[in-house]
Amino acid sequence: MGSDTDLEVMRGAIDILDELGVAREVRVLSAHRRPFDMLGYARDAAWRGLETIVAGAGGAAHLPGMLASATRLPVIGVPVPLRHLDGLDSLLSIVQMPRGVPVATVAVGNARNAGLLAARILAITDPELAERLEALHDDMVARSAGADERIATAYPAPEIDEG
Ligand SMILES: Nc1c(C(=O)O)ncn1[C@@H]1O[C@H](COP(=O)(O)O)[C@@H](O)[C@H]1O
Repeated sequence: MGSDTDLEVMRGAIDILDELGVAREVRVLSAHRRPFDMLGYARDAAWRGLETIVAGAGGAAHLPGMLASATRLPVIGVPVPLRHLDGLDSLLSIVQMPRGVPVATVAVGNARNAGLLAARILAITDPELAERLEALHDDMVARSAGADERIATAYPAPEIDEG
């Protein structure tokens, strides 16, 4: 993440990766504040054994794109919403990458989806992780179906006379 002030949002990615048992590291790196450290991190990432990078930043959010410029690993960008502009600035900074330097961008503030997407990428070659992801998905489907039943019961539809 670009700053420790992003942690509250980025915790969404950390938590889901921990829940799924995915090994991860959590770092503060900034293209603006520590460009050389950031580039070194990106350059060494694949060699160190990392397989996917989730990068969250707010405002002029250049971190995900700059990481993607210096590594072949997939980079998933999380637009962190700040007090001004509600994250639209972060979103546009991350999503509008030039051809040749892809960054997969999730919704504003949705670090959980970034963690899930990273896990899906890793699950391509990890059948046990794939199973845990499927269980999580089944759980979400069951909760949605339960919500449907509760709401439909609370607001019963009128009988439809089909005659
Ligand atoms: N967007 C970037 C980058 C970068 O893109 O390199 N570095 C820090 N930041 C962002 O600045 C915001 C404010 O940071 P501070 O709260 O530390 O001032 C954070 O959301 C951070 O991600």
